[in-house]
Amino acid sequence: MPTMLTDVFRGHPIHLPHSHQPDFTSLRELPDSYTWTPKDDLLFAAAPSPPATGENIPLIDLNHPDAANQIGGACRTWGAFQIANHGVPLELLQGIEFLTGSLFRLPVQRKLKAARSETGFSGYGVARISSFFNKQMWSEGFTITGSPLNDFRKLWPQHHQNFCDLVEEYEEQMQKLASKLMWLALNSLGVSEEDIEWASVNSDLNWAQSAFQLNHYPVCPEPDRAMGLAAHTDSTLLTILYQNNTAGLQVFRDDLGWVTVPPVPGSLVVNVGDLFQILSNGLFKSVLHRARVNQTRSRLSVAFLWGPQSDTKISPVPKLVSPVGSPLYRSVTWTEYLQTKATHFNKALSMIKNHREE
Ligand SMILES: O=C(O)CCC(=O)C(=O)O
Ligand SMILES: [Fe+2]
Repeated sequence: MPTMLTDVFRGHPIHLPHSHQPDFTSLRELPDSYTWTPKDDLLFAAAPSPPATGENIPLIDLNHPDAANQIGGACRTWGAFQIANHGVPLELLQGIEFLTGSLFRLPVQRKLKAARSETGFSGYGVARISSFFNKQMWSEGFTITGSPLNDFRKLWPQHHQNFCDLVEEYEEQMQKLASKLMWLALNSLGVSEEDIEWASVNSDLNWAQSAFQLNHYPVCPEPDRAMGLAAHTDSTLLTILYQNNTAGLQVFRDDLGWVTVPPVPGSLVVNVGDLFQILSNGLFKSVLHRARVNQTRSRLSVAFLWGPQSDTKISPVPKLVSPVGSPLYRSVTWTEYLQTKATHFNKALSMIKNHREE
């Protein structure tokens, strides 16, 4: 039995008592513990992209004949893109948004019945990355791995079955879509199935595993001084994000600063994760991103976190390593990488970099 994602976090507990989770609706002022300054996050004050540049992550129509190249280009330059015509029914996206809204609207005491334990992975709580920062984030989250039945039963003792079915259906759709996107991006680099034996298109996807992270960013009295979710990269191969119609997600580019990703109804945001950067030998960039908050509208997002089985060795595809060079990264399993990330956070990728001999 391979190690599951859930096992990794037993060794890396989050020591944040749930009493830290405030009832956001009752706060009229930003408490000190939620007030961010540049010294709390070096990138907090990094310049926002000047609106005049108009540059943003591309919106790619998956039915377009050139979609693979467009995706490949976006993975190289941005590490992120939006997709339209992705085949996931609009009613399913609306259903997931309704579920997420219903969950976070529950009274705090009810949500805490499904609180994530200190060493756990699933359930209600603060952002997992909170332990790397001195300040609290203006958000609440709920993580789902495997069946949500046990947790959903605690939240909705009577009516949880429809929501469980919805999660199952969404997961199925997301898994198919994630695999399709990965192969489109890899095909654009001339990489095909024969080049990666563990990830066959025709398999029933049992080489992959996933989790959902539901996020809620409540209305905030002082959004400019608060942080919804601090800058991070995802430890996945790919993340597919659904956001409601309130802006807040920002991606970072060295040459542009923070760029806000506008919500496009019915579309999905795709992030390149750290493992895809490794697999592509650094050609694709795992995108640094964060979520800001808002004074008038709350925001919801649902991140589908997707990667390989925990014990699969991920290493740069040999075809993408120059004949005279060595791979940019050494090989790691998802479990090993998550352990590195849990200790070194945003420096994890550089920890597994091969140092080239000059
Ligand atoms: O809420 C968002 O837009 C970003 C969420 C995110 O980055 C995450 O859950 O990893
Ligand atoms: Fe993320």
